[in-house]
Amino acid sequence: MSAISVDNVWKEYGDQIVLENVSIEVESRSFIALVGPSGCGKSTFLRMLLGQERPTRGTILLDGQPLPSEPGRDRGVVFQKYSVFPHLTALGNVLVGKELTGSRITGKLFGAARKAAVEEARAMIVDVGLSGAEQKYPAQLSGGMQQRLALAQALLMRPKVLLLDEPFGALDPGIRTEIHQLMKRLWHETPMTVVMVTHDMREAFTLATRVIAFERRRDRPEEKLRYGATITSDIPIWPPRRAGVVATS
Ligand SMILES: Nc1ncnc2c1ncn2[C@@H]1O[C@H](COP(=O)(O)OP(=O)(O)OP(=O)(O)O)[C@@H](O)[C@H]1O
Repeated sequence: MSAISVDNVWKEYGDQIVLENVSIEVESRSFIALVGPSGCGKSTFLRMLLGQERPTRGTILLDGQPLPSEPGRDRGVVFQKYSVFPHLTALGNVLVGKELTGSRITGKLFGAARKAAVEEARAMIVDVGLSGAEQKYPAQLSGGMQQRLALAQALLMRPKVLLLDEPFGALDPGIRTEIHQLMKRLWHETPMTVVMVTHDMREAFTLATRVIAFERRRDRPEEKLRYGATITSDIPIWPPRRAGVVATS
C-alpha cells in the first residue's frame, strides 16, 4: 500500500501564502504528474510529502498514518541535480542509503549484510542500464547516466513513494525519451506510488496516470502574496494506465 491523502493543506512562509486549501486523494500505485507555472509551489508541495517541510495547516497521511516529520526510507526522492554524492562511486552511491540505515553509528555495513547489500546494489545498477559503471564517479557519467544512478539510489531503499522533482528536466530530448522508457518500466515493476513535478506537459502525459495542475486562482499582482496556489485541474489519463499492466498498443 502507498496511498497518500492530503486534506486542506496550506503552506505559508511569513506573510506569503504559497499553497492554499490543497486536498487530494492519491491511490496506491498511481503516477501523479504535478504541473503549473513557475513559483506556484510544486516543489514546496513535494518537500511536504518528503517530510522536509510541514504544512502550516491541514494534514497529509500515508496509508492512513500521519507523515513522519522527517524524510524516511518510505519516501525516496530524485531532484533535477545533486541527488548523487560526487565523492562516491556509482556503487557507493547506490549503497549509501543502506549503509546509513543499516549501521547508524559507523555508516558502514559488514560481513554478510554488506555482501547482500552490494549484490542488491549491483543488480539495481544493471537494472537501470548502468552495468560497467559501478566504479565510476558521477563526474565521469553523462547527465542521463547520473539520473539513472539517482533512480537506482532511491529505489534500492524500496520506497513506498518516489518523489521526482523535474528529474529529467536537464536532459537532451533523445536521452529523455530513453529514460522515460526506463521510468515506465520501473514504475510497472516496483510497488510504489510516484509523484513527479515537471514543466513538460508531454512528459506528464507520457508517464502519469493523472495530471494535477497547481495555479493561483486569484493572481492579482498587488495581492500576490495573499493568495496561494491550489489544485485547479485534475486530469485522468485516458485510456487509463495501471501499474503492472503494460499497454500493448
Ligand atoms: N524555504 C522558503 N522560505 C521562503 N519562501 C519559500 C521557501 N521555499 C519556497 N518559497 C517560496 O514559495 C514559492 C513557491 O516555490 P516553489 O519552489 O515551491 O515553486 P515551484 O512551483 O516549484 O517553482 P518552479 O516551477 O520555478 O520550480 C516561491 O515564491 C518561493 O520563493
